Amino acid sequence: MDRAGCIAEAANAIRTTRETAGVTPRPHAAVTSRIAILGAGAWGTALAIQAARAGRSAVLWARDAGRAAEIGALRENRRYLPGMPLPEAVDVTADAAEALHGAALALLVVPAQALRGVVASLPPAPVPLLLCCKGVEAGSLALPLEVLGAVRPGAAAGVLSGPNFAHEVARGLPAAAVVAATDPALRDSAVALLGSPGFRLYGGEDPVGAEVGGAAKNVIAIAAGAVIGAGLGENARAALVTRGLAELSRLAVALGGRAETAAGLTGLGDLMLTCAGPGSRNMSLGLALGRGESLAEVLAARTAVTEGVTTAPALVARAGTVGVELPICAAVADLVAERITVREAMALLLARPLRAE
Ligand SMILES: NC(=O)c1ccc[n+]([C@@H]2O[C@H](COP(=O)([O-])OP(=O)(O)OC[C@H]3O[C@@H](n4cnc5c(N)ncnc54)[C@H](O)[C@@H]3O)[C@@H](O)[C@H]2O)c1
Ligand SMILES: O=P(O)(O)OC[C@H](O)CO
Repeated sequence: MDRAGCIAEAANAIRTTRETAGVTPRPHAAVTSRIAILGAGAWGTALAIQAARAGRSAVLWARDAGRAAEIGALRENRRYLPGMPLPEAVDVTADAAEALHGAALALLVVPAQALRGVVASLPPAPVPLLLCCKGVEAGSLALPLEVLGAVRPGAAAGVLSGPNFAHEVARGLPAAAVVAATDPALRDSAVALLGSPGFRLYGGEDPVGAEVGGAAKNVIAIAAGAVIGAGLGENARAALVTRGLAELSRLAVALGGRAETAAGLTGLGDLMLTCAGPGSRNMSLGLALGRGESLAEVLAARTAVTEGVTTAPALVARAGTVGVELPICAAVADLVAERITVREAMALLLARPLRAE
């Protein structure tokens, strides 16, 4: 079946279920379609659990056969998401072709810097893709959908983004996110396949705005953590987060996105979550840098990805290509490159010329 056929099949299955049940169409009707989740870190594992909760079967792909076997045998991903049992409806494999076979939807849930390699290694399969990473690729300065477009031109794809800590979604705590795609059929089928009452998915028409929000909030969270870690106060954090929101909004618009997306779940919503406290890996890295720890020390002590570190310089460089200045993100890029201290960064930001908000 081709890509359009896959999307149509998912949409038909949903419609048929609703019609036979004699109910008004609802977004969370039961369909036993399969979802492939490519990437077995914290977020991939949480999304596999969510897929099962939404009534789907799920296949979680890990690149390492030993790791896949361990997760499958323990029914738990102890390395990335400990304490969260995998439901029966979740299978685990190290074979991407097996994961994609017959899937109605595939979620790509690897770090932004690994996306290109993973996409290139996938067998051709007519399965719509949702990109779930939040970052900008170093070197190419590409956003995730641009990376996909370069490797698999014409692939049907959208973005899943929003304020979502993996462990909370895995526990079934209430959360909301956005499926942003230009193709309404893909958007609607992805929302229906993955959403549930506790994981409320909104359809979005601005994938660029969603991608910029997801990437930039990781960088701004490092700044927020750094000012708190350095003892510069809550006022400074609020100012940075708000001005950071202005930065991401400007960049989204310059790249073809919409300003209003910045005020939604993928912008302001994710900033509120990620800049709030040490539950965020990016914020906690900022806290440590603010307290005077070195980047190498902090990164050596964690296995999980901290996207803002690689994304900060790439985001600033990408903004430069469209003539947009991102002073806070640039300060973070200098901070993670250890060219500047937190106090020096703050002094530079405060010394910028005053202008209208
Ligand atoms: N953890 C969250 O709460 C959360 C929520 C929303 C979005 N995200 C985003 O999702 C993406 C993944 O985050 P995560 O939390 O799952 O990260 P993680 O560090 O928990 O796991 C990363 C996973 O990617 C795998 N991986 C790394 N390089 C790979 C490669 N070259 N090929 C194949 N697999 C590779 C790792 O083995 C691991 O399984 C990030 O962009 C992150 O910003 C995370
Ligand atoms: O822990 P962080 O900073 O990578 O953030 C995780 C999610 O992106 C929050 O939405």
